[in-house]
Amino acid sequence: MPTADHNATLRRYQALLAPGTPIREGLERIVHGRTGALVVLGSTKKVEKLSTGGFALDVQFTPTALRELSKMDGGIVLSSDFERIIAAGVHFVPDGDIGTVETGTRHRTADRVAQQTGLAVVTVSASMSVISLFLDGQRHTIEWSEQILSRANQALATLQRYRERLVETSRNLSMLEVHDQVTVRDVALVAQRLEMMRRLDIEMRAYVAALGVDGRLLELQLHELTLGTDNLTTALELDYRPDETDQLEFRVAALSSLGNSDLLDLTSVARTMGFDGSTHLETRLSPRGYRQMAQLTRVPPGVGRRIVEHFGSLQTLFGARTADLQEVEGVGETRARMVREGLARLAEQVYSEQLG
Ligand SMILES: Nc1ncnc2c1ncn2[C@@H]1O[C@H](COP(=O)(O)OP(=O)(O)OP(=O)(O)O)[C@@H](O)[C@H]1O
Repeated sequence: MPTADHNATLRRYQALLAPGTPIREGLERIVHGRTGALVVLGSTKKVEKLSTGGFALDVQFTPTALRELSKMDGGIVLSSDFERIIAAGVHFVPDGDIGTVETGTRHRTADRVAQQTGLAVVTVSASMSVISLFLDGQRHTIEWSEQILSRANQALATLQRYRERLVETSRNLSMLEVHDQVTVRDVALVAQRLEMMRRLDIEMRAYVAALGVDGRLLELQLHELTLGTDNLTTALELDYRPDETDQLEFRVAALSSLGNSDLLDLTSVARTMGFDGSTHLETRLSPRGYRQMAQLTRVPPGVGRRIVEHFGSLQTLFGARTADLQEVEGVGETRARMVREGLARLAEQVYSEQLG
């Protein structure tokens, strides 16, 4: 199974080979010219040791140069910053004992050179018109944008549904907060939805990286769909962190350690995010009011926090009179009235949505 390190390195190379980059442009020209290539991404002592013949060049990398030099028999070596072509027409002689499942000589060589040097090696197959990346004994096909986009669009549709569900659960939480009927289950449900979105967001970011210039629209859509989730996460943690728990011990981010099936189990979600073993899903909770206060966009965040800290709970805050609010530093008569009216509006909204 690929390690997290392998995945991170793979992402970096996918970005390097993404549409719009000079290397990708050169590789696409080779594909369209129906020739092949073997390109070692880096020039180290280990590469030198495996290299025989060919031409030492050390010239500026350009897509055209890559295309022209790949017409020669043998492989190409790029500098470690990928800015220069160090050699071309090189015949590589890697250790034949290194295992590989590849069949053709170009691809067997690429796999072995990658394993022996620890570098990435790219091939273009002349017979199959496929670009492959060899890394740590694994072969990854570099897909065309259309293929990636079709999967990315499916993931985007799922993310859209996740967002709708998150909005729904968060609205439901607001309604329960107004009625003072929140349970651990309701908070865990919002946290679960946030984590599901985060996981899909990571997958989508990999598509965006692999798509390069073709992924710009996707990136904008992704940004739009994940907007506000960080603030919601912070507010949820501030609102429901048990009094005796340290801030770092109550975190939605802790859910990243859960496997997919455990994430579907709300009891696991509640425990993992930091509710202690004695609470169960039906345990009643009272929010402090950070999330509701953050919805009053005209109240500066610092003042909002002070107000919430002063009253200690959303229910007390809902009951506060204008005069009570004015006891908080930074809250004059006008702002106090604004807060009261704002909170009343939020509560009314909940009631009208219930009817609707
Ligand atoms: N050891 C090597 N070092 C550098 N280049 C090599 C090496 N072995 C093969 N090649 C390159 O691969 C070409 C032949 O590839 P071959 O058809 O045998 O492999 P393949 O893996 O089936 O690739 P393709 O799918 O492109 O046909 C050679 O002409 C040469 O340019």
